[in-house]
Amino acid sequence: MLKPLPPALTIVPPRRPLIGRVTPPGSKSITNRALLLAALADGTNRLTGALKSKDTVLMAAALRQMGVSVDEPDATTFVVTGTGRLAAPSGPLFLGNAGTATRFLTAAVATVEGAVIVDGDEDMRLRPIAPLVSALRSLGIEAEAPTGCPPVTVHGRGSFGRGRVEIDASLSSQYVSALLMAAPLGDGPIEVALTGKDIGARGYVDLTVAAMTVFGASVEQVDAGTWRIQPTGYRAADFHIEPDASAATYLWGAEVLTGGRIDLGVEAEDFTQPDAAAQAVLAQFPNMPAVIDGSQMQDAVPTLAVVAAFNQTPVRFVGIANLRVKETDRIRAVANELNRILPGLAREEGDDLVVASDPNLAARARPARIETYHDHRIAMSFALAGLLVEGITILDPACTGKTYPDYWEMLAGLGVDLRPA
Ligand SMILES: O=C(O)C1=C[C@@H](OP(=O)(O)O)[C@@H](O)[C@H](O)C1
Ligand SMILES: C=C(OP(=O)(O)O)C(=O)O
Repeated sequence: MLKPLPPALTIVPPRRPLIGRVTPPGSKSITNRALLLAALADGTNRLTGALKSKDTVLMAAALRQMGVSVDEPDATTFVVTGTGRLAAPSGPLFLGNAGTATRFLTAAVATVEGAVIVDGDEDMRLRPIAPLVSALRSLGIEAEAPTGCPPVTVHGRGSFGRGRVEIDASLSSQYVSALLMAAPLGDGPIEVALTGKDIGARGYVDLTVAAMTVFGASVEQVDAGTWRIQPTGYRAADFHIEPDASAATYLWGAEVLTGGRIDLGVEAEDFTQPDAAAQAVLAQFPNMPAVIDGSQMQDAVPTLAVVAAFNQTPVRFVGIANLRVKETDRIRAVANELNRILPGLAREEGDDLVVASDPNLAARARPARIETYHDHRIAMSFALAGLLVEGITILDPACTGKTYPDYWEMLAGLGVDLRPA
């Protein structure tokens, strides 16, 4: 009923608890790992429970460009058939602003014979990839990204090499996941070792290792920062993908803000994705902690910050520096838009975000047109403010299509009145 989505949507506060059953879409992180690993396996793989959204559709399209067959028998299934090798594409791979697809493929295309250009949209072209390019070069793979961001040209030579590769992943754990997933296509064992500061969201590397294992890889964790991978290639597998934990945070947020009960069909502790940890923090609302370390649940920080605006006491978010290199600078975006709702509600302190919090916010806030900066998470998290505050309008609501195309239908299904604005 809401499709096509209007340029802006106003949320009418429901003034009652939201109660219902909602199955979040499949995990973006796991879907894009599974698509790649299936494409690198020799045979047919059935991926069920998958996410179909902009980020995964772009990954699937790029794999098709490299000779992989990707069928879509229904709304949540991909059937992927490959030969164990990616073929050289006839043109650049365009990956929009999908960090997973861009980073994972930058490493994987080194196994192609020939030059491959990995590119994205204007926002992706601002997201750093130089550390991953340097790591590829240290394996003897010619690659360049003149601006330090996409486009990247990788001169694939049919194998991922061998030996030790070091990576500074303080800006993105996706660099580590990218190297790990390409490593079984080496011509000898490969050791991936972290340098620099520890990485945020280690849980994403665990997700990578778990998915690789499903597709037959041998990954040994040598120590906290080193993994050894054998040159086994991948074997085809069927894989069921769990719901998206970052998507679940909006439902948990809606629940605590309205005092409702939304059954996701899965408990927070049953997720393997790092953002599921946000549920325990949200459950403390309206007494959320004074300091929240967002480093291990980064994509949940916009959700937590919007909910924190209604908390009894202020909340400081720490460990979130790399939110500045996500779809947009999320520290700035969240601060700007909270201040649009009530001046002084949030401020940046270095790379911390401090949310002043106001338990009477619903009464004091002003109508606000929320800028979303092409960032699905800014749109989805600020929609939560609209559940309590009169006059919240979300600009470019279609940007949720990156990971949650049915977000607005889901809210409408819970009885929330959404009006084109
Ligand atoms: O590996 C993954 O699936 C992801 C890792 C995180 O990014 P960084 O590793 O860039 O922090 C997260 O923000 C992103 O949405 C998904
Ligand atoms: C940071 C995100 O995505 P990605 O890095 O995969 O583009 C996200 O989904 O919040």
